[in-house]
Amino acid sequence: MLTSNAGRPDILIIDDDSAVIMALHKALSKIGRIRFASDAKQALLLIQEHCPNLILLDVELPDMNGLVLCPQLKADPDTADIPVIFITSHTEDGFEEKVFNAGACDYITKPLHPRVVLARTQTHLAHQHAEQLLDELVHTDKMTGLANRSDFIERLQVEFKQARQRQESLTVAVIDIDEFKKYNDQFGPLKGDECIKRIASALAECIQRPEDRLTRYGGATFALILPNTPAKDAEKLLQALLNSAEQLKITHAPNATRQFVTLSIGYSTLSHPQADSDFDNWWALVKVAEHALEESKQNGRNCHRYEMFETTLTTNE
Ligand SMILES: Nc1nc2c(ncn2[C@@H]2O[C@H](COP(=O)(O)OP(=O)(O)OP(=O)(O)O)[C@@H](O)[C@H]2O)c(=O)[nH]1
Repeated sequence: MLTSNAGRPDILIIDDDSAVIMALHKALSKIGRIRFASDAKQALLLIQEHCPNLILLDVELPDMNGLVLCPQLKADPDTADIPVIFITSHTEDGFEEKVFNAGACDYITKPLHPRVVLARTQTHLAHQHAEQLLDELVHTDKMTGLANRSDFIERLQVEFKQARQRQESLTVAVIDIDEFKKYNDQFGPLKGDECIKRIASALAECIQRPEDRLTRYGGATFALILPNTPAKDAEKLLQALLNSAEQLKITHAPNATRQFVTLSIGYSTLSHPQADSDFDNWWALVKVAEHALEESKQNGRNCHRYEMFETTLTTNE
C-alpha cells in the first residue's frame, strides 16, 4: 500500500452529511490534503489506493457503523497505525468508552467548532509523525542509513509467514566484507566506517524492487531478504552486488588477499513452502545462509555460495 508523503498530511473524511464535510474541509484544508468518502465501501477503496495520515469518521454511515469499521482498520497491519477521530452527535453515557474501545484516538462532538477540529487534528497528526520518526530511528542503522538488524529480524518473520501463505519462495543472503579486520588495522576505524558506508551505498543502488530489503546485519555484514525469489533469480542479483563492491576499487590493506576490497556472500532459499506447513523456523534459513557464507570464504572469497534449505531440519542455535 502507498503511504502519504510526509510534507502535506493526507486526511480522509468519512461522512455522508455534506454540511459536515464542508465544515471539516474548511477547518482542515490549510493543513492537509483532504479526501472524502460517503460510505465505508468507498472509504476502504480510497484507503487501499493511498493510505491517509488521519481519518475523521462519522459513527452512522449508510453501509456500516463507524464503530464496526474502526476495529476493522485497527486489525489490519496496513491501517492499524492511522489515527481515527470520530465525529459524532452522541453524548449518551457509555458512548465515550465505546469510541475508545473501537480503537479511536479521539472524538469530536457536533456542532463542530473549526478551531477545536483543527487543534485536535493537529495534535494527533503531530503525535503520529513523532511515532513514525521513532519507528524509523529504531529500525535504521545510523551509520549507513540502511535498515538495521532489528528490522531484518522483524521483516524476515513477516516474509517467512507470507511466503508460506502464498506458497512463494523466499531467499535470504548474508553479505560480508572480506578481511575487514585487516582494513581496519591498516587504515583505522574512521576509514573503516567510510568503507562500510561506501559498500552500503553501492549495494543499495543494485536493489531495484521495493520489496527487497537490504539491512546492516552486523559490523561489516549485510543481510538481504528477497521475497518471491527463487535461488536462480537471486544469483544474478548477488553477482551484481559482488561486482558493485569490486568496481568501487577501494584499496585493501597490503596484507589482504586482494588489492581491492571485496565481498563474500552466502544464501539460501525457502522453496515451494506448503501453505499448511507449521514449519516457521525462519532463523534456520539465516543459519544456512551464514553457513554458505563460510563456504564462500573458504572458497577464496569474492564469490557467492548457495546452500539448500531443508525445512525438515532444524538448527540448535
Ligand atoms: N570501522 C568499523 N569497523 C567495524 C565496525 N563493526 C565491526 N567492525 C570491525 O570489522 C571487523 C570484522 O572482522 P571479522 O568479522 O572478525 O573478520 P574479517 O577480518 O572480516 O575476516 P573474514 O570475515 O574472514 O573475511 C572487526 O575488526 C570489527 O572490529 C564498524 O562499525 N566500523
